[in-house]
Amino acid sequence: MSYIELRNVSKTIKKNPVLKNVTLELEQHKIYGIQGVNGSGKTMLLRAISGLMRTEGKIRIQGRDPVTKGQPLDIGVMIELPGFLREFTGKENLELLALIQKGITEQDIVWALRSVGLDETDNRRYGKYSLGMKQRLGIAQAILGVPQLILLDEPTNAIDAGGVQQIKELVTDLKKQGSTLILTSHDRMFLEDLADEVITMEGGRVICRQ
Ligand SMILES: Nc1ncnc2c1ncn2[C@@H]1O[C@H](COP(=O)(O)OP(=O)(O)OP(=O)(O)O)[C@@H](O)[C@H]1O
Repeated sequence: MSYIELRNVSKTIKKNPVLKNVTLELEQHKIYGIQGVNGSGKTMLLRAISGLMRTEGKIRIQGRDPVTKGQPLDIGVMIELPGFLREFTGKENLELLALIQKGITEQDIVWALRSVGLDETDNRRYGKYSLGMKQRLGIAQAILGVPQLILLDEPTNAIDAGGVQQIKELVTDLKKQGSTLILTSHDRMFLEDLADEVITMEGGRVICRQ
């Protein structure tokens, strides 16, 4: 059994087919990159895998449907910027999330912040963060507690070159720690450097894996 299995997954939003018969099998402990032009369906694919969106067809993660209730799957997700509280610091925002996520320690929070290049002693409120800092905090919440599966939509589009290098090292480290990662990006070089496999999407379909 594959770690992640999609069979004929399709989704139509307002008469617009955004995923068309996607069939994919993905293995555990790998880094997958998803590339494609604007509107090709990369974000929709991540939404489908995360269980945030219902689809036609079948999706299984370790044999389980990500949408059905029951024991939650251990997934960290950053799709667009999460709704952090503007009046809280980055660390306070993560502490708030830790209240609803089992087993997250202070040490986990500090590790996640430092891993994305944020300083846990920085007293600035989230509302004052630059776009790049917001994106870094978005990644920090997705990697909190090192989930088994981590889905990152365009994790580096607002991050400077030094930050991109840091995110590459982080992603490699997360794989070493046992996570499976699926990342989307417009930056083909970024994905080719990092991913075990690059999946190309076009018009809601997977057209190439290499
Ligand atoms: N809320 C929505 N309602 C209707 N259609 C949508 C919605 N969000 C996205 N779409 C459509 O779904 C299709 C796939 O969009 P998706 O965001 O997955 O593309 P993408 O490959 O991630 O693009 P980008 O590179 O711009 O992020 C597009 O045709 C888009 O117009």
